Amino acid sequence: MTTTSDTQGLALHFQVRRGDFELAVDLRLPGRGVTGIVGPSGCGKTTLLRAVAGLDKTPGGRLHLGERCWQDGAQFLPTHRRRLGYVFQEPSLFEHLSVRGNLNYGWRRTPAAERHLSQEELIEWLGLAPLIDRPVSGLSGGERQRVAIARALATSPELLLMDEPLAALDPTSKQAIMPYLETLHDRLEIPVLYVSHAPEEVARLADHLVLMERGRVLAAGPLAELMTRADLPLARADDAAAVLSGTVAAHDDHYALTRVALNGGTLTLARQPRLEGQSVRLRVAARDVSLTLSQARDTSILNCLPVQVVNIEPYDNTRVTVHLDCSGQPLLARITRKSADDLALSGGQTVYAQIKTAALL
Ligand SMILES: Nc1ncnc2c1ncn2[C@@H]1O[C@H](COP(=O)(O)OP(=O)(O)OP(=O)(O)O)[C@@H](O)[C@H]1O
Repeated sequence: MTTTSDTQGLALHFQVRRGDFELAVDLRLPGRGVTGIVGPSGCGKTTLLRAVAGLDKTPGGRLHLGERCWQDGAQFLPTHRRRLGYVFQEPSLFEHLSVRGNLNYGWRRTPAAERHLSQEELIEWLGLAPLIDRPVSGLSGGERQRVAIARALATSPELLLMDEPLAALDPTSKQAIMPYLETLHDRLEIPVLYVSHAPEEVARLADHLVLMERGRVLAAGPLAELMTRADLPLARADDAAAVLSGTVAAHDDHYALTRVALNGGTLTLARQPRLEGQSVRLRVAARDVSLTLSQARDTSILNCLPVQVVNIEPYDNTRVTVHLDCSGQPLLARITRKSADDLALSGGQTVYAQIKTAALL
């Protein structure tokens, strides 16, 4: 995650009542990178985004973006004066205009001195060149959403809000749009608040997480930490996973493999279309990690890393989740309670994590 000083970040404080529901949040978020906002349906994610956008009045709320104050006491900047882009689940486009017409709309509304994103950049990042003169009414769902994102960015916002932008897309379109979102993640220098239900989507895109439950913030912090914290629901879920950061070390064209260097060793994956030296993130599901006391040599599993046991948490009657430290990065292993007893696992012990598969994010 990009570190930022407090003066560059987003500071928000809202206490909002909607019928029986109350949202009460007090957060400081990074001034760059993607913050995933996750939590069960009805926990207040959209209410939070709408409060940030100023779409709903939230008396007593406070919102500062870097040095700028959007809301504090009597001061309340209306939505149209907040430099923000908002992308919804269903793209709202000007149906009678072409893709370029939609982009021009945001572009023309922005004074030249405030434009920090060029139209050419947006067209390139979102792959819009082949569509640029087409009317948006004829585009597919994924294409329309790419246009909606580009249009939201065409005003050169200082904050981008995305509320389940992929939820209305079919699985194939979701996969197809992901690389564009990753490009934005790498290029954008503004904070992005990204609401999603899908843990895998968030693991791919977010640097930072806010976990919400019943209108409250359960925890906020770096993604890798929150995904694996024993006291939070993500590490207790059936699909619990860790996110490891590494660098592409080398490709082995003979065996069609790519080696990724981590602090504590190397992971080998199927050949990946990434450049050597490139920073990458890997998602390692807890159920794909097994543990051994010594470094097995007679195994078909390529990936075996020395790790330290941090603690062991019950998962169900049969299994436990072992929290591990992989040279400074958290990793999870879901193994049977019997195996944990047979190996006499205990905190502080050094063991080897055999990783069946790791997915490049
Ligand atoms: N205007 C309103 N009046 C009464 N209740 C409201 C109003 N707006 C939102 N709520 C309630 O506030 C709660 C939070 O809604 P919100 O849409 O923010 O949740 P969410 O986490 O975004 O949910 P989902 O993931 O299903 O989109 C819900 O229980 C909702 O019914």
